[in-house]
Amino acid sequence: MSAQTPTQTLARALTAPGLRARKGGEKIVCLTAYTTPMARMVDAACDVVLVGDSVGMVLHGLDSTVQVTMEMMILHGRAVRRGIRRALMVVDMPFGSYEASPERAFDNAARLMAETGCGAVKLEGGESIAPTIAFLVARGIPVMAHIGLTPQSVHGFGGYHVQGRGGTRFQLGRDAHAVQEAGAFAVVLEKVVEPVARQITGRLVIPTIGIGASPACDGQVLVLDDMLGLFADFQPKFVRRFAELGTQAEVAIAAYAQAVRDGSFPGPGHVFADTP
Ligand SMILES: Nc1nc(=O)c2c([nH]1)NC[C@@H]1CN(c3ccc(C(=O)N[C@@H](CCC(=O)O)C(=O)O)cc3)CN21
Ligand SMILES: CC(C)C(=O)C(=O)O
Ligand SMILES: [Mg+2]
Repeated sequence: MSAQTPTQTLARALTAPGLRARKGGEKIVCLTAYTTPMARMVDAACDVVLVGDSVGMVLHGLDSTVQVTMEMMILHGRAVRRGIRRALMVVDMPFGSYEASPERAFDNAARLMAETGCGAVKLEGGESIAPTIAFLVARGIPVMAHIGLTPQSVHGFGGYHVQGRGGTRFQLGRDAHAVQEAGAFAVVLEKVVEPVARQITGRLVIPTIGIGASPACDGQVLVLDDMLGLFADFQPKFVRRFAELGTQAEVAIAAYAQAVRDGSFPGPGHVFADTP
């Protein structure tokens, strides 16, 4: 890998205002990444790299995102930053880091931006968190909103259920408009029924980024490990596996174990003689 000059490192082709301007145009493509090598691969093909708090479930074995900490987001954020040249990097604010007050939210969002070098933060919630979004935006922090199924509220929801059925569609509409009015540059719609996702996308002036929210959205996001077939604990219905890397890894690991046990690895080509 060639060293990057400081200027190249700072140059960011994609910005929050730039993505906002894509409303209704070219699809916004987003995937998560938690490490430098994964970030490099996502950066090469996508517009947005999301350091999702899903990292807690995918890489750390936690059973929800509720236990994810600022320290985890910063550590993974710093790793991801080193792999990005062009994409917009967005870091999830973890549960407990932004709900208590706009001031607390600002301190933590500023810390995420300063310590990871991300270009925006994402936080979960609609109408109720909109004043906090406005507080951050007014102070120079681009915010991606996230409504519908908000996994940090899994204990309040009682599960990862589909959102927007029946009368709840009206609250979802209010949430969408509230985060837009608060100044969010885009909004993630998670596991929202198709007609509601379509209607919200049609009414908002900011892009919607769907995950389980139909192709009507202005963009799409998935957890990278899900679409690569690397995450096996559960699979939401909205995931398409574009590869089966987990199966390939299992096969490779079993082959390695067998080769070590039967003496065929290391072979002649992996051995060092005492003279060069
Ligand atoms: N690997 C991974 N992928 C994700 O999309 C993801 C995470 N982790 N962690 C954080 C949240 C949690 N999310 C989830 C988690 C579970 C379901 C899920 O199991 N859905 C089931 C039905 C569950 C129910 O109705 O109670 C489904 O079939 O879609 C969906 C989204 C999305 N996020
Ligand atoms: C699934 C996306 C939207 C997310 O919030 C995450 O990865 O944490
Ligand atoms: Mg998240």
